Amino acid sequence: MSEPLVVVEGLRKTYPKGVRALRGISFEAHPGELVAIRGRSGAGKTTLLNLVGGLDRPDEGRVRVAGQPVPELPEEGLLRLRRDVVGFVFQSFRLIPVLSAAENVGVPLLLARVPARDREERVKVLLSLVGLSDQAEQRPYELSGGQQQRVAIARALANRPRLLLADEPTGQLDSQTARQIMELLRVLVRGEGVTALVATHDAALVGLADRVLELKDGEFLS
Ligand SMILES: Nc1ncnc2c1ncn2[C@@H]1O[C@H](COP(=O)(O)OP(=O)(O)OP(=O)(O)O)[C@@H](O)[C@H]1O
Repeated sequence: MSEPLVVVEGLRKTYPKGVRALRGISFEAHPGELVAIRGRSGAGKTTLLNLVGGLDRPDEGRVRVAGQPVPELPEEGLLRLRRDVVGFVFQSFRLIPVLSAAENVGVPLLLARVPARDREERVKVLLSLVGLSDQAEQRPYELSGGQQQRVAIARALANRPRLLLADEPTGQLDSQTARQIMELLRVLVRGEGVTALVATHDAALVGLADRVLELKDGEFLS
């Protein structure tokens, strides 16, 4: 089997006021694998994704992403990890309202200083990948929730990340649209060979995952 892209060992995180959000989490995820992290509200899903993506630091434990020791990276290394290795998708889409769909998808490419011609080409491919070629010029408010999330997914994939972290990506969508978005993620993960960790509490959606990790009160149920 291939080398794991994500290795997590003994991860612990306690917030101020003593909330023990993670109590010793360990797992691995391989290239091309879609892993669902299922658990109720407050189970620790967001905390886990934040620690894997370098948005926050654990109290204890190891996280390696593409061979990099995430908690030990200096701020600059974390910036590079988030820019070059990880793509994020959030429940609330987090698109920039004044930019068109195409411009939103192009933001990470701008930040990575990709030349304009290459940027335009990559944006075109990405919008077509998520089925939004005809909506390139529309602003987020002119798009449905499902379309906005497609734009956000295209943006997350812009820099060809090796790891996609999606936190409740279907939480604001009706069940049919949610299923379409999960199916899209499924296809993209396989097609692009990325690893995806998808936090969800939607039982119907986890059927599309290669593996399901059940999180309860900061621990995995085995
Ligand atoms: N910044 C914070 N400060 C204090 N406590 C926090 C903070 N963030 C999360 N928590 C607490 O940590 C626990 C785990 O939260 P987390 O957001 O990781 O869970 P979750 O499974 O993602 O929940 P949800 O589905 O509601 O987003 C919860 O009890 C939450 O209240």
